[in-house]
Amino acid sequence: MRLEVDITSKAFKNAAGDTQDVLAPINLALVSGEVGVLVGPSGCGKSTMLRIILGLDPDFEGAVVRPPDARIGMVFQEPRLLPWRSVEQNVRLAAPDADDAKLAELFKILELEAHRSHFPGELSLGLARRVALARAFAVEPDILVLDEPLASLDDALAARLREEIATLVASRPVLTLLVTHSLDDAVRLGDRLFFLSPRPARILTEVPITIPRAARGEAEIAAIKAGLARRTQGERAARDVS
Ligand SMILES: Nc1ncnc2c1ncn2[C@@H]1O[C@H](COP(=O)(O)OP(=O)(O)OP(=O)(O)O)[C@@H](O)[C@H]1O
Repeated sequence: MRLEVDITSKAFKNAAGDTQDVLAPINLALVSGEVGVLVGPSGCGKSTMLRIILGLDPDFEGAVVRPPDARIGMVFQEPRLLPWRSVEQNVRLAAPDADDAKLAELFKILELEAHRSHFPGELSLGLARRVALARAFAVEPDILVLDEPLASLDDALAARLREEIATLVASRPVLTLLVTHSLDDAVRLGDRLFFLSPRPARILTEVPITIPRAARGEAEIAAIKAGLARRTQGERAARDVS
């Protein structure tokens, strides 16, 4: 499984008919098992890029190549659950073929066992995001798209959910694309980081992380961050003299 993104441009027209460039040329490739992370300033075009990659927006210049039969799981900042269905029904509706054992395992990893019969209105944001993750994983996705899944959660909750995402991603061969504003999340979860410019977004730097996720303790995380800081400073200096 391989995803190749070769977007040459994307623009929106506003009501007055003016064109606004949102994406500059973007080139990236990911393979199954990898977590690619898009890190960029607010409004630079990350969600637009995800919509194009998912095939939800065909109005762009360029090409996105992914297997046509790839199963896709998505989790957005807004969990988008059906309010009149229970937690379990929300997951089962998305994945009618998922067997009971598989669902039980998912609910266990995501600490949702006690909430199966609850309704979305009864859930905190952290729990609702877990349900959205369970729903995305229940379809056994080939491609998983996570658009800021840890935003607006307190640090402890975000850390727990991040661990759970890492466990899920390790549990099957899935190609993951994560959008985040958090360098910490990027370094803890990602295998390949793409730092984006302000709008129109282009890739400023692509950074592979070679230490396997499971082997990244606090010392390794600190070393990766220090390496990134050195790299950014070097690139800034190079830009300043050119
Ligand atoms: N359907 C649309 N019509 C017109 N402009 C749009 C549309 N969707 C997005 N935009 C504009 O495109 C730009 C990029 O938006 P996008 O949501 O992709 O950014 P983002 O990087 O995901 O932002 P954030 O980090 O804040 O979620 C913004 O200026 C936005 O106003």
